[in-house]
Amino acid sequence: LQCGRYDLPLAEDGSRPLVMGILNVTPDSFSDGGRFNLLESALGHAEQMMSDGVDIIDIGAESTRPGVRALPVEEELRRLLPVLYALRDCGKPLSVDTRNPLVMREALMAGADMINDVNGFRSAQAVDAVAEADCGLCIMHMQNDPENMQLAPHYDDVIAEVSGFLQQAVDRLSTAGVARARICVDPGFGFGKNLEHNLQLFKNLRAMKEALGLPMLVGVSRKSMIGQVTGRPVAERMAGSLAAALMAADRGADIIRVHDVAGTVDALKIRHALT
Ligand SMILES: Nc1nc2[nH]c(S[C@@H](C(=O)O)c3ccccc3)nc2c(=O)[nH]1
Repeated sequence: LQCGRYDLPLAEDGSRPLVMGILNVTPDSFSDGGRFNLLESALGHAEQMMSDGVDIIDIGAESTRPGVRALPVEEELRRLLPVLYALRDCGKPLSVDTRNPLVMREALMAGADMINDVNGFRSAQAVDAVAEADCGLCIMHMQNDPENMQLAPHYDDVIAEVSGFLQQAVDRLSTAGVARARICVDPGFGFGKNLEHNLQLFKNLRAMKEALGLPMLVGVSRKSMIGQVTGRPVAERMAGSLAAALMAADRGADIIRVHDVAGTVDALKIRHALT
């Protein structure tokens, strides 16, 4: 996957997925208890992830918690840019998790290698922001917006509708001149989906990946679907998340987005040794 200065090795058969570590620089990110809202703690977390074997670091300053209004762009930039500048030569590709086209442009100027748009590049300004760059892109499906997506998610055919959206987004980016080698896709677990939808999407990951013919990024770490199945609160969802990471790898996931880097790296090493 071409990500700016980096060309990430994706195992053709998805046999060894890359581990994307989540770096929340948000005071209210539900799973970090907001402890990473300071630059130095964010850098400490990034350093820990790098020594744990992370492949990509995903930096997000806006919490997309259901029901939360969008963050003012100045605030998002104030949180994001210092971390980006401090990590730009860390030796690992940096992904930025943002929906805002202006933030995308600033992040790319500050050295971001990948743009992770949970809005799936639905805005033309977002497409424009990345069209002339050489950064990697993750197109994620979200039904509606964070403010309302979990009120009453409904699909006639969740697999077809999510895949259809991703295909259309890829087509729009291709039309804008974005090379396919820069693109990966993501069903967006928990973004306008109920448990049934999430489970169905997970079980169909390989079919969707093959239909779209693109690398697949999967993010289920500590999410409510893990909590609903295990009955565990956020802080106790690591075991469930590791299990889901292994299952995603078995279904050909190319990149797995996680909070628990060390645990996921170990679990994937064991999977590889035992396959
Ligand atoms: N590509 C891609 N980007 C992502 N960003 C996120 S934020 C999410 C979380 O639980 O991390 C979240 C949701 C709500 C509040 C806080 C955090 N999830 C994904 C994903 O599944 N795929």
